[in-house]
This record gives sequence, structure tokens and C-alpha cells, in this order.
Amino acid sequence: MRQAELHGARNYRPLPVVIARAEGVWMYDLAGRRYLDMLSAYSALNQGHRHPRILAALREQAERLTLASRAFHTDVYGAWCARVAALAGLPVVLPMNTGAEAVETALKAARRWAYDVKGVPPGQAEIIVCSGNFHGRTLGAISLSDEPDYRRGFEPLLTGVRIVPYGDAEALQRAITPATAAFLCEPIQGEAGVVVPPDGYLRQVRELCDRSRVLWIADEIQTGLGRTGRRFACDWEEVRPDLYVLGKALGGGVLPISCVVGGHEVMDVFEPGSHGSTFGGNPLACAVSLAALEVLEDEGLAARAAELGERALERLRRLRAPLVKQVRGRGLLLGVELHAAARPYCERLLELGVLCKETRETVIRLAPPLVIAPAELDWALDKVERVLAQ
Ligand SMILES: Cc1ncc(COP(=O)(O)O)c(CNc2cccc(C(=O)O)c2)c1O
Repeated sequence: MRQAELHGARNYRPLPVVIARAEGVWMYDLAGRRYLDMLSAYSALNQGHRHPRILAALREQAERLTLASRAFHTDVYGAWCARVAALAGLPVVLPMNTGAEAVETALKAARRWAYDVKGVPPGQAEIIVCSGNFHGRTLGAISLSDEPDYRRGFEPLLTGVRIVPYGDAEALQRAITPATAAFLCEPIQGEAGVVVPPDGYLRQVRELCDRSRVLWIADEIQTGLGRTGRRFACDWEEVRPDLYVLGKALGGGVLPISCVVGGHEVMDVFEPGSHGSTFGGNPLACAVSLAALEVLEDEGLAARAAELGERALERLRRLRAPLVKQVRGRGLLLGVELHAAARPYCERLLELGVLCKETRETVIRLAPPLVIAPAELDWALDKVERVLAQ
């Protein structure tokens, strides 16, 4: 820890624990003490730590080819694109590495579509986003944010951004103009503290964007791939966006891989030389991602998250503790909002062997790997209740 304090940039405030090993839902510190992971690296570990099938795919592909660049075809890339397209029900996939890179890609696609297809005058395309959004830490992504801490000192930022209240379809309607390229939102806001929109909101968004010829971009980097109890959080209202932005668990908690998935009308705005990434679509990440997606499907992780999450939500909502302001969430993306700072309670949970993290000061996020056993989840919730009931 000393070296990290000496040489590592201070852009995080980690809990006082040094993780050295992990398997499934358990992480182990240097002394071999074990902790139940209730954060899943912010939902990048839906399949659990070091899933054997994902590690086997990593090893097998590493023995053959790790990187060639998109200057050449590779054998696993096409299979991966086809698998993701089938999963999303949209035909065209553009691979990147991090979530923020995929968000940037979606913004570029939306702006170019606005000019080339919708006919918005050059340089005037607008993107509408929601207050409380989190889409990453790049300059484009923080240009969308209304969180001063994410933006301060990084100006000048992108223009052509309008912010509307989250969950308010009428506000979205009022913000749409003929220059609007797209509306970008998280189907459930993660970093805002697990904020679930009113029932029907996503359906209203879909109808509004259709009527106004505005692209709907769903950032499912944190909510997608089974986390909320459905393949995508959009599935809760049986609607499909024009673009999905995926990341995190797409790489099975082993390698970073992200992507934008959409229809030809949008995705064909990219011609050779218009966008790219050195590692985007690399064979090693594609092989790992194929295994990660197989695990999600074969182990029924979305249904598991729905069932276990419903039980956890009911149990937490029965908790009678003055400290608790609200319990929110869907599937295994849960947030317990407190009337006080959450950090001390996360530190108490650490002492009891449960790892979670505060979000927006007063919210404890509970998001275990979707492979968690019912008894393990009950064990963790026992500790959460004990700490909050005091
Ligand atoms: C909804 C959403 N969109 C985009 C991103 C960015 O993904 P990348 O981090 O892979 O660029 C996220 C990321 N989610 C997330 C959650 C908590 C912390 C942090 C952090 O940057 O410290 C990021 C996210 O939750």
C-alpha cells in the first residue's frame, strides 16, 4: 500500500484493504482474510471473479493470437460481432475498450448521423442528457455531466449539450429541437446513487424519439448484461434503443472491451479512417467476451439477478432503521440511501467481511456478482442490517 501512496495518483479514495486474490464472489487480502464482494468492480464482474470458462478462453486464445490490429481480419472478431449483434437485436457492432470510449463513439455516430442523414446544419447538432448522469471520465463524457467535481478545471468542454431532469419525459419533449441528434441516458442511473426512473419512462422516451426523429442511445455499461434482472435494463419496458453502449461485464471482469451496437442507418456513417482504436476488437478480448456472454446465458445470470434481487430488495425494505432514507434498485443493482454519510458504514462492513462502496456520499451500493449463492447474499445482508440497525 505504501508504494501506491508514494507513486500512485490520488484520483481514488480506496477503502483500507489490500486485495491479493479473488474467486467467485470472494476476495482475499494479503493476510488471506476473505471478503464478500458487493461492488463487482462497479458491475464489471457480473460473472464473478476469474470464472473458469472465461479464464480458459483467455489462456486458449493467448496461445494463438492476442493482437493484430484492425488493419487485418482476425478469425474471432467476426464471431464476436455476430454474437453481440444477436444479443442486442441490432446488426452493426463497433468495438472499443473502455466504457467512456464507447460513449465517445456513440456521440460521434449521433453527431455525424445528424449531419449526414437527418440534415442538421453543420456544427449545430445537440445531444440531450439527464441530470445526474455518469458516462465516463473523458473530456467528451464529462461535458455531458452536471457534477461540478467531474468538470472543474478540465474546461473548455464540448458544447451542444442540453440537460433535462432524469425520468421526466415532458422535459425531454420540451428540450428537443430540429437540431437534436440524440438523447443519451442510463436506463437506471448508477453513479447518481442507483436511481430508477418512473415506470413507463423508457417507453415514453422511445415514443418521443421516434416521433421527433431523435436517436435514443442507452448507456447500459453498468445496467446491461443481466445486472438488473434482464438482459438489458431496457428490457424491463420491452423497448430497444437505437444504440446500445456496452462495457464492463462484456469482458467478464478479465479484459476491458466495450462497444456500440446499432442499426445500419446510424452505424454506416463510419467509413474507413473515420474512427478506430489500437486494441478495439482485439482477438484476446473478443475470445474472453464470447466466453463471458456464454456464461451469462448458460448460467441464467439475468434471471438469477431478478430473483435474488427481488428478495434482497424486499428484505432491505423491511429494515426499520432511522438511518435509512430509501432503498432502491432492480435485480442485483441496489442502493441504500442514508440520512448520513455512507463511508463510515462501508468501513464497518469491511470489518465484518463485506466489501461495498459509497456512491454520492450517502448511498451504499450493493451489487454483488450475479453468480452469488442465496446463502452468501443472506450472509452479506445480515451484516448490512447489523451495521445499519445500530
Ligand atoms: C453508466 C456508465 N457509463 C460509462 C462508464 C465509463 O466506463 P469506463 O470506466 O470503463 O470508462 C461507467 C463507469 N462506471 C464507473 C463506476 C464507478 C466508478 C467509475 C470511475 O470512473 O471511477 C466508473 C458507467 O457506469
